[in-house]
Amino acid sequence: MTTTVDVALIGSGSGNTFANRDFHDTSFALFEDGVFGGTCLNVGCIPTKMFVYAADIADHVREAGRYGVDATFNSADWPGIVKRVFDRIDPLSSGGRDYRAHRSPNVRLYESHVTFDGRDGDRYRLVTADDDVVLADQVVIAAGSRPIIPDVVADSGVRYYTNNDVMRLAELPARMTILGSGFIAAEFAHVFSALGTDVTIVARGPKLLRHHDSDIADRFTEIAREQWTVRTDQRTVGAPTLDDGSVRLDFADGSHVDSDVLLVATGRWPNGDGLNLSSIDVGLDDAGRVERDRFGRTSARGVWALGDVASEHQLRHVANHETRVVQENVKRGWDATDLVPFDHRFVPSAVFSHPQIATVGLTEREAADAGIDYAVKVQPYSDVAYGWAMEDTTSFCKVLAERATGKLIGVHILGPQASTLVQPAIQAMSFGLGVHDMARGQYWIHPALPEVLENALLGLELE
Ligand SMILES: Cc1cc2nc3c(=O)[nH]c(=O)nc-3n(C[C@H](O)[C@H](O)[C@H](O)COP(=O)(O)OP(=O)(O)OC[C@H]3O[C@@H](n4cnc5c(N)ncnc54)[C@H](O)[C@@H]3O)c2cc1C
Ligand SMILES: NC(=O)c1ccc[n+]([C@@H]2O[C@H](COP(=O)([O-])OP(=O)(O)OC[C@H]3O[C@@H](n4cnc5c(N)ncnc54)[C@H](O)[C@@H]3O)[C@@H](O)[C@H]2O)c1
Repeated sequence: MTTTVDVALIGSGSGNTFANRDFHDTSFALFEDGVFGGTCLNVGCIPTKMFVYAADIADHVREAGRYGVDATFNSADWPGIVKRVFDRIDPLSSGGRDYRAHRSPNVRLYESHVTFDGRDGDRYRLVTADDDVVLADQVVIAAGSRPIIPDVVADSGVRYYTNNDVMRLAELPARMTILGSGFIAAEFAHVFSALGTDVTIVARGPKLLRHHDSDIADRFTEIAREQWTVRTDQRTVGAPTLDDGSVRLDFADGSHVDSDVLLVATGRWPNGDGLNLSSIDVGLDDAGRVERDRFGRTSARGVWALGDVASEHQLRHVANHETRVVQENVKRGWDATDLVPFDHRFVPSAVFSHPQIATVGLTEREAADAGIDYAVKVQPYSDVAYGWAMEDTTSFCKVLAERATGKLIGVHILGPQASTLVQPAIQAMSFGLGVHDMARGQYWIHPALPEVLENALLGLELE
């Protein structure tokens, strides 16, 4: 059956939020070949942080003795935690699906894989795996990304897990190997270890989170070694399944690690390669991202791209920002002279591990490579009163500012509440507030933890 719409939306993550009330006069086709609601809701940000919260509580209990509180961590009710998390998530997904399927008069939902099939006159022709055909004046590609599985694992036939299914394990595994050393590896290592699994994390390079500022990556790797078995500089050459059902990773140096569950967390690949984009002459870059300009326009007139499928930042808040920008640009029109550009100047991120990490702006290496004359200050939590209360010995806030302008250019925090502490820095950088004004132009609540950021700013030698 062929249907004609104003706008086709590929993907029900950001694609679903695109079709908001501002577009009640626009007819949409919304395509989703997986679970309704996309990565963040179903298998990403939201459920992971619900597990992280439980893991944080378990760690608090373990650490209670340091504060003179007598408590013992006995065990975690893994099936109970899984149920609690997905009893909240699954109804959100199915409720969103029902809303689009039955109560959105201007949106038609296609629960099927869709690809481009060139053009039909001025419209784009989209064909689903169920043989539905949609002709659309404009298309928003918001098809997201998927886990990358290294060949050595994929070709071995071994049972492996990804973020898509590891949160639904029936039982907490006794031993888990995590292949990869980025965001997902760091967060799941915390979750499973804190709840009772013996975790081994395998990195190709010399440290974990190696794209972070090196002081952060070094400290994180140091603390990780105290909690998990950390194997750095390991090249995986085999992944056999053993007779007892456990999984082995063989390394190039002749060593190996065995576990009950293998979790692969080695990056995510954009889904643009599944869209037959060559039929509309839209290209992918070397990292597999849909090519587009800073307004979200691809090389095919009327076809826009946003979120993980096209962005160098695979983050929900970036996908949200890009959705708002493309919504505005669709309203203004393809050829408008006042199109809104994406603002990727100060994209923050947080790793919800143990410890937590938050970052915005340049790392020290990036600042040096850019030839910027900068001042840097590393402020330990243990220098402020709240850090004393926490008996903290490892956490810190690192700030970088440009001497010429007195502006912050990078902030990196490792320690409790990092993802909250960083927000004033994001605000200052986004609105161009100078370090001096930020530090002295406002009150900082005493003796709250943000004093660590205040002191870091005051410690910058800008003159
Ligand atoms: C484990 C994990 C934890 C994360 N935690 C965080 C976090 O704490 N904070 C944060 O900011 N970000 C986090 N992220 C990243 C965040 O989830 C993504 O950046 C965000 O979800 C991207 O949204 P999107 O709309 O671009 O894509 P998605 O939400 O992935 O939506 C794309 C949808 O398109 C569908 N699709 C793809 N191709 C087709 C096709 N051809 N036909 C039909 N449907 C198709 C897919 O099934 C998918 O549902 C996390 C990611 C993971 C994996
Ligand atoms: N809290 C958050 O905001 C959050 C949480 C999870 C994921 N995410 C997003 O999702 C993206 C994907 O997460 P991720 O952790 O999969 O990717 P990542 O890019 O953060 O890390 C992937 C890691 O895997 C390593 N790697 C790649 N191939 C390997 C191989 N063959 N063997 C061993 N190691 C290998 C890389 O060196 C890298 O360290 C992140 O970059 C992030 O943007 C965000």
